[in-house]
Amino acid sequence: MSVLDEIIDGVRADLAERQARVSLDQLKELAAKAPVAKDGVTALRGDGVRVICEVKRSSPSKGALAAIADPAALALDYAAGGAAAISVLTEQRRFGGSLADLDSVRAAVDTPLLRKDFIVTAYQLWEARAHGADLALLIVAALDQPALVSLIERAESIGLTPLVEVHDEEEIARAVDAGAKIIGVNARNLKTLEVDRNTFGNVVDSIPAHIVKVAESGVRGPHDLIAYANLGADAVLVGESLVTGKDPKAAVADLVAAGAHPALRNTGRG
Ligand SMILES: O=P(O)(O)OC[C@@H](O)[C@@H](O)c1c[nH]c2ccccc12
Repeated sequence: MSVLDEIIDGVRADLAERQARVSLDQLKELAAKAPVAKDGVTALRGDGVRVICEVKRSSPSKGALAAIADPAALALDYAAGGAAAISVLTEQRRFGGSLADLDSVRAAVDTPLLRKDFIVTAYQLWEARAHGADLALLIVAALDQPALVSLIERAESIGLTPLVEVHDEEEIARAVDAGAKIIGVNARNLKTLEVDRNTFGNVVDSIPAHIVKVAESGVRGPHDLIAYANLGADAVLVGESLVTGKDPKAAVADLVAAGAHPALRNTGRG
């Protein structure tokens, strides 16, 4: 069984508990009261490279990364540094996140929010919207094609922008067929947890020009962002280097400044 399969087993068990406590109708009522969702494509595509900053306590590969006693304070630093969006990990067992983190961050900032989890049912999309998310991650490797297609449609129908995560060209083809408008290429293989920073460059040419391209994982600083920018990334998704650094606000500002540099190849095409 791969790490991804193990994570999803845990996610399904936790999901069953929440479903027993909170009905879909209750979620729909909460979603109706949530702030109107912001469009994820607009947030992530523009001049230069946008920076998505992640609230991440732990990871299956590294274990505990940062305590993050106050996710709202971290999110305020991210926003002040110029984050285009904030990713909040809500998976509990391996990443130490929760929907309560999403609530805290939503209450603190107006920045577009991504619910980062292992989404396998529409119930989780309603949760995302009920807790104020604007975007939701859908991982191609975790879903069969009919499920991917229906979750993309459902996300959009309730106002969420799906960020569709891939790791190779076959998954890109599935994401494109399913109608993804934003594709995230994860440098980390979720089945082995290995990071290969060449992944984005190896596969980016098979992503059609009209699709927003996000380079995910392993960004250590401006140098990595510039490399991804020159390969055509519209945005980067950064977690570990921000939560383990001393000054997240300054680190985000440095990334944002590097992403805004006019010499970059990506000048907001498409
Ligand atoms: O901490 P990093 O290497 O900067 O990576 C952030 C983000 O890309 C990573 O957390 C991630 C990408 N895709 C995921 C899917 C599930 C959980 C986590 C992730």
